Amino acid sequence: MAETLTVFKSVQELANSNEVPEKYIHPQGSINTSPSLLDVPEVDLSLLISPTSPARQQELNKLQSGLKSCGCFQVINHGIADSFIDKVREISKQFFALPTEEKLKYARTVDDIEGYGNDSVLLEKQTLDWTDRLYLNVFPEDIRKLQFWPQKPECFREVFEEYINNLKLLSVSLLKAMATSLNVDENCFLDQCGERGTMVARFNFYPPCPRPDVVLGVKPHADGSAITILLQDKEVEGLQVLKDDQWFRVPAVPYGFLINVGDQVEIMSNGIFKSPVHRVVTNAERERNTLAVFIMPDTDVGIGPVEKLINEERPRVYKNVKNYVELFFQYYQQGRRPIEAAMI
Ligand SMILES: O=C(O)CCC(=O)C(=O)O
Ligand SMILES: [Fe+2]
Repeated sequence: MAETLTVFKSVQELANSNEVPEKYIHPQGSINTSPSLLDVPEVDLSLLISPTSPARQQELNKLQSGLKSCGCFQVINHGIADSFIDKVREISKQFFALPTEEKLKYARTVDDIEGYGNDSVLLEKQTLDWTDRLYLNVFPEDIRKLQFWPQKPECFREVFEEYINNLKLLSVSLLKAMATSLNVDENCFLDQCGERGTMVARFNFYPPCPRPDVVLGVKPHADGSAITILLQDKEVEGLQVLKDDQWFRVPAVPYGFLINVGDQVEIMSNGIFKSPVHRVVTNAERERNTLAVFIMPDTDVGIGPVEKLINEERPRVYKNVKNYVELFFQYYQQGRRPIEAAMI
């Protein structure tokens, strides 16, 4: 049997004992936890997917301008009921509130990311993120490892399954709308994800942290996905996006989803859409719960810029790449931006 995390101490346990080990402290320090608010457009999905709505073009424009300027937008009126979203938040909170020994039944192994755990220590000098996570592969169904799917709270699997089915449909609508907003075939991003495109979910739990000035919930990164669908905490902010070399706070829209471009859609769009660098700050008083769902192209199918988005004015910026995820991890561990590896 694979070795599980034996000397595991969750961030939650550190928080309970008011401990901040050295390896969580960013040497450059002084993190601004409250910069200006980012102006993130709110896009109404019901208008976006209605071909006859006269307001559709306006929503497409908002989506496009969000993805060009800051790499994200909030989607509202998505058809997923508020009461159901509350249930999803509840199963996440209830899971992380279980005793450690119960959560450890779902512990990831040392050499894998799937399951419950915190940052893998890959490099000696690595600064760790102040977060505990539950990482689950969800689509295609045959990649699920049900041994990591919590059985407590009892409704976990049922609620989660309904959620991911909804998000799968949402991801199709979003990828189509994103292509449409650029006047290219609506399937051109979707097709590049392939029939066996994957969907991966990460429940993030950020316990209160005594040192928000020097500790990050998640260090700066851009996502390696095609797109990411983030359900933020209903009340507690924490996500920040880098724009024009400055950090901005992302507002929490209680029942909206934050959609951000990942590196792979930046590549497919030939750099028109931006995969934003983002980070998560910590909070001294309040815990924060989020659920990130990553939509990933099939690693066996290559991706590349859509032909129609390459022209004289906008020459090809990225190469065609295969298995971007592998490349992503190699670069990420060296502290470099993985997307640079795909540049011409
Ligand atoms: O928790 C958040 O607000 C963002 C998390 C994130 O960036 C990620 O999981 O990639
Ligand atoms: Fe992220």
